[in-house]
Amino acid sequence: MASSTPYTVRWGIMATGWIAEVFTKDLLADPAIRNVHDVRHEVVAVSSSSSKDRAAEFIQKVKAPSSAKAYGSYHELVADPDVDIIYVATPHSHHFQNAMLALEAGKNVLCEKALTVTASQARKLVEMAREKGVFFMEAVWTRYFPLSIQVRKLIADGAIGNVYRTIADLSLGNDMPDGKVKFDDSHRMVNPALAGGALLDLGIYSLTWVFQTLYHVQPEEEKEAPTVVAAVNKYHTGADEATTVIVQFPKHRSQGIAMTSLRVASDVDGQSGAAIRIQGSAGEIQVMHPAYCPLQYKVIKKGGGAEVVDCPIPKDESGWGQGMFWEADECARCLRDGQKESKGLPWSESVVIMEVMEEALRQGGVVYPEVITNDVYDAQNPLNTGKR
Ligand SMILES: NC(=O)C1=CN([C@@H]2O[C@H](COP(=O)(O)OP(=O)(O)OC[C@H]3O[C@@H](n4cnc5c(N)ncnc54)[C@H](OP(=O)(O)O)[C@@H]3O)[C@@H](O)[C@H]2O)C=CC1
Ligand SMILES: O=C1OC[C@@H](O)[C@H](O)[C@H]1O
Repeated sequence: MASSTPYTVRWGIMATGWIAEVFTKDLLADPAIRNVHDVRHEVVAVSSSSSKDRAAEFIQKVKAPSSAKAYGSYHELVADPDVDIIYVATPHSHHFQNAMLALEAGKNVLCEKALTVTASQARKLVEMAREKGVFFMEAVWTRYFPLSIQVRKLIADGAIGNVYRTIADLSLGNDMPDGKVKFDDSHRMVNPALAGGALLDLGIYSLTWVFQTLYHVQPEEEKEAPTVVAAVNKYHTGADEATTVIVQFPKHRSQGIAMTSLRVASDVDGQSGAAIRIQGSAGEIQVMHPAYCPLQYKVIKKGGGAEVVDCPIPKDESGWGQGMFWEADECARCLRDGQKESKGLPWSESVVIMEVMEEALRQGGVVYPEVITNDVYDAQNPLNTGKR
C-alpha cells in the first residue's frame, strides 16, 4: 500500500540569480495547490559564488526557512550532507563545471538548460552521473507541464495520425530602434563568454517541441539522431541573434523546423495563434506561445472539428506559481523511486539535442571561448570558484 506520508526532498540551490529565485519560490509553494500529495520539497541550503551575504539575502527574499544554510561558495554547498539534490542555476557557460562539481561530490543534480555548451560536455556529465550512481536531469521545465504530457499522449495515441512535421518558434521580440537588441552586450543572452545567443537560450525550447513530438514519442529502438541544416544570423557580439534549424528524421520521413530570434516576436499582439504546429496525417495540434510555458493547445481533426484545451498554472493564495514545481516533483519522484534519469527527458535525449545545437552553431560559425567549451573538469576552475 502506498505511504500517505509525502516523500521529502532537501534542495540545495547553486547561484542566486533570476531563475534561481523563481524556481526556489516554486519549490516553496504548497504542493496541494497542484494536487500533489506524494512528494514535497524543502530548501535547506543556498550558495552564492559572490558572497555568503548574498546567499543569506536570497534566503530571506524567497522566504525560505531561516534554518536554510547560506554558503559563500559552491564547494561548501556540494559538501553539505543535508542536501539531497542540487539545482544548478548559473549561466550555461558554467553548467559543465558546476554540475560536475556537484556530481563528483556524489550529489543528485537538476541542471538548468541549456545543459552545456558542447555535446562532449553533456556526455561527460552523463558518464559521471552513471559512474556515481546519482540522479541527473536537464531542467527543461516545459516537458513536465501537464500540457506537454497531454500532447505527447495524444500523439502516442494516434490522435493526429502519423506526425510528419513540427514547426516551432520561440522568439521574444527584443529588437531596438538603434539596431541592437534590448540586452547589454555583457548580458548572458548575448555575451559569448556566458554562452549567450538565441539558440542555446530560447531555440532549445523550439527544439524541445520538435523532439517531444518527432523523437521522444518513438519506441526506443526506433529513435534516430537527425540530420541538421541551420541558418544563423550573428549579433555583433558573435553570439547568434536568430537561428533556424531544420532537422530530418529519415527513417520516419519526418521533419522539424525550430526557429528562434531575438528580434522578431512569436506572438506580436497576443493573438498571433499557434507558436507550435504539430502536423500529422489525420490532423494537427497547435500549441500557443510561449513555447517554454504554454497554457493552451488546440487539436484540429482533418475534415473538421477542433478542440481548444486550456492548461492554466495553479497559483497559491498569494498568486504565486510559475509551473517550475512540476519538474521539481519529477526529480522528487525519481529520487524516491531510485531512478537515475527522468523518462520525460532521458540523458540520451539531452545529449542528442546538444549535438543538434552544436552542429547548428558550427554551421553558423558561432565560436565560444575555449574556457567554456573545454570538457576537462577542474574543481578549482574559476567557473567553480567564482574568482571572475
Ligand atoms: N527554465 C527557465 O525558464 C529559465 C532558465 N534559465 C537558465 O538559467 C540559467 C541562469 O539564468 P538567469 O538566472 O537568468 O541568470 P542570472 O544572470 O540572473 O543569474 C545567474 C547566476 O549565476 C551566478 N554566476 C556565477 N558566475 C557568473 C558569471 N560569471 N556571470 C553571471 N552570473 C554568474 C550568479 O549567482 P551567484 O553570484 O550567487 O553565484 C548569478 O546570479 C541559464 O542557463 C538560463 O538558460 C534562465 C531563465 C529562465
Ligand atoms: O529559459 C528561458 O525561458 C524564459 C525566457 O524568458 C528566458 O530568457 C529563458 O532563459
